[in-house]
Amino acid sequence: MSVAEIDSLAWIHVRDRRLLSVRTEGKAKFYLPGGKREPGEGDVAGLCREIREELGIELDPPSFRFFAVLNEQADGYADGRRVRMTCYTADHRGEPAPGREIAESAWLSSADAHLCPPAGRRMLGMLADAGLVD
Ligand SMILES: Nc1nc2c([nH]c(=O)n2[C@H]2C[C@H](O)[C@@H](COP(=O)(O)OP(=O)(O)OP(=O)(O)O)O2)c(=O)[nH]1
Repeated sequence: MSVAEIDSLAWIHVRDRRLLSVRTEGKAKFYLPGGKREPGEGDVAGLCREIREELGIELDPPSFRFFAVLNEQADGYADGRRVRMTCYTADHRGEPAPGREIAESAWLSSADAHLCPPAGRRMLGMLADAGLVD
């Protein structure tokens, strides 16, 4: 029996050739910042909300640019569920700082791929292939 795919959004933000990632309280792995949209929420509103909650910063809606769609095995599910993650770049206002449910943020290079579930590993590989992260 197949289970529903998780529909998720991610903000791809590279600085100094490293990718911003977050680790939620109680979780072991580093995630791309973002998460599931709420019912009826569009990509821009959903990702702005998630990034405000996770990193305390405002994304700039007009600057949103589609980057990629990932489809990978989701972290933390024993049923083989997959996550479909629509990824955007966007300008931001403010300095990213871990929000209430975030234990830490980190700037990852491709050498840190083992710290991420498959979607993050895939993204680090894509960015490294494009010459954007170390
Ligand atoms: N945000 C994010 N989620 C990821 C990544 N890799 C991955 O497998 N996932 C999965 C795990 C989460 O179940 C889901 C995203 O949901 P979410 O970030 O809104 O998290 P949530 O707190 O609602 O998750 P959950 O407790 O319901 O599992 O996608 C990633 O890099 N970033």
